[in-house]
Amino acid sequence: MAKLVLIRHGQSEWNLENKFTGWHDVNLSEQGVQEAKTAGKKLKEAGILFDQAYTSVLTRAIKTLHYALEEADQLWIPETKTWRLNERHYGALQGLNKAETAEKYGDEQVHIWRRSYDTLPPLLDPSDPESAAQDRRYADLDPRIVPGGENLKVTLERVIPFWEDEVAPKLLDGKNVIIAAHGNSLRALTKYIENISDADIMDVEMATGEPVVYTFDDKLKVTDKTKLGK
Ligand SMILES: O=C(O)[C@@H](CO)OP(=O)(O)O
Repeated sequence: MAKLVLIRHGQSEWNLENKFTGWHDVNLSEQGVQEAKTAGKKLKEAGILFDQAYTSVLTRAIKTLHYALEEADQLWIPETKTWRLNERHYGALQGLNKAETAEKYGDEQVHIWRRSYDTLPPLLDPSDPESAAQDRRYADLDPRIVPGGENLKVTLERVIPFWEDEVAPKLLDGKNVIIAAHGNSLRALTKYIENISDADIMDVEMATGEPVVYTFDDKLKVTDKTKLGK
């Protein structure tokens, strides 16, 4: 009976400032560091022993994983970083304040940009200094798949190959896995794992720093889902 823990990074500096973040690389806030450490204590109390960790290539998720694993006395476990777990790319919205954007474009438009399954945000041009095309960490990606902006559908499409190639084989082999990632990349994974409809996923939210523990049977069916609180 393998276990999978999903954990959204602790509060980031841009969560605190209420800015669209996406692939922009920001640090954890002080509160975010505490949330990550508390998550690690909860994992220790729950007695989950991990075989493999995965995270994105963004600082807030990597640091959350490390703070949590350190508190759980498991900082040594094998770890893989992949862009496929990055937050959904927020395109040209990245860096804008969410409340100011709602004042300018209306609450409804901002809600659609944030939570609709298949509406893309305004795209970022590859020549923009903020573009991932200008960032060394994505240099080995086919430029055709470096996004200028993503919706949840596109995010799910790039998360699934990672799930199929990496996570599912580990779980089928009875290994326990922890994934530290982001609100929307984890909403995409949650949609896939729990077979949530395109409409219902709009209402699913991930709390910062709260571990969500899934237990799977040997056919990869979910037999239990428990949130450990924050
Ligand atoms: O800004 C972002 O990248 C995400 C997560 O913080 O925001 P939202 O919840 O609006 O999708």
